[in-house]
Amino acid sequence: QLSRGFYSKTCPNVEQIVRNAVQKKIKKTFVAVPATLRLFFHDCFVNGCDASVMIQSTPKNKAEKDHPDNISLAGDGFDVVIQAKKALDSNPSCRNKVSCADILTLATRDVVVAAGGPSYEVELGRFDGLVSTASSVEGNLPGPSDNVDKLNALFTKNKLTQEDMIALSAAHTLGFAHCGKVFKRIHKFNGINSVDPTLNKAYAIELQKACPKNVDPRIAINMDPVTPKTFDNTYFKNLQQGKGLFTSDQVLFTDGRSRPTVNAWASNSTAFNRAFVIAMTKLGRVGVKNSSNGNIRRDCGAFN
Ligand code: HEM
Ligand SMILES: [Ca+2]
Ligand SMILES: [Ca+2]
Repeated sequence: QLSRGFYSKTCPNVEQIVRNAVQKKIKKTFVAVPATLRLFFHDCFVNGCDASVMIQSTPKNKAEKDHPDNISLAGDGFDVVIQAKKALDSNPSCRNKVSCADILTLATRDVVVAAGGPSYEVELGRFDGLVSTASSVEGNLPGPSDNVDKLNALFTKNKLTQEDMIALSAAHTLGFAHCGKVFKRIHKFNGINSVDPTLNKAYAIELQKACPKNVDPRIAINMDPVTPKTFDNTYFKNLQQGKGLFTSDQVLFTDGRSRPTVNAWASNSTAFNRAFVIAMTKLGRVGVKNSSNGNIRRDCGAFN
């Protein structure tokens, strides 16, 4: 049972302490902002929002974070949670009282706000999960080539609507992707076209320059070519112009079922922000654990 005041007796300053730690971290490394947002998504979609994604592998257990779909999660997102946990633990009343899952949820809200996105109240009371296996990731996270049917299926499984899916996809208004993820769209799309015809022509050339055929696949590019460091509705304006980086982004505009929503939010950032807050709150409720199937981890990277 989630509630806003879950820690009001045990750690009344939890929000302040987490926010200060997050701000300190992102002042040094902005990449922690998109890294944290993506980490939260990948946590909630596999075994619910329970910090299972943070568990380190051991000789006996290959954990979620070492599945191919999670390998590119940036270390700075994990570090945001670790630093916030450290700050909480240095406060005698908060020590080992706040779950890693709740720290990640709060930190995610704080990075969105820091990048210019909407603020919102965070529900608390998630417990940390007791299992994390690489095999449980398989098939639960969307891929960059997915179409609207596939995206809807994955989000529906987590009780999220198509609107929620579109709002959450706008997280790609921030952050980076590796060239390997767009290679096909710009170099060998199919037998007829080497470039995806739904891709803006000038943007395709820009991408080909940033990601030439023999580029090191570890090179990263901005996902939002216009405002990469601001959380805004430019993501939707980009889609209208064929500047969605992944197929999974661009299909939201090419598919007639999702296009009206893209158009509405491209021209109304207030409506988008409202939908994003609703969707993030619902995402934060996915598969939440309680004291009987979870606990409060002492180290976010290891089971107690
Ligand atoms: C809808 C289906 C989605 C697909 C197919 C998808 C796929 C991807 C891929 C392939 C990357 C690039 C990874 C890399 O090359 O390193 C990425 C990055 C990212 N994704 Fe998604 N994603 C989706 C939804 C989401 C959602 C719902 C969120 C958060 C609410 C999110 C947040 C991010 C962020 C912030 C980044 C940048 C990470 C960074 O800069 O470190 N994505 N996503
Ligand atoms: Ca999880
Ligand atoms: Ca942006």
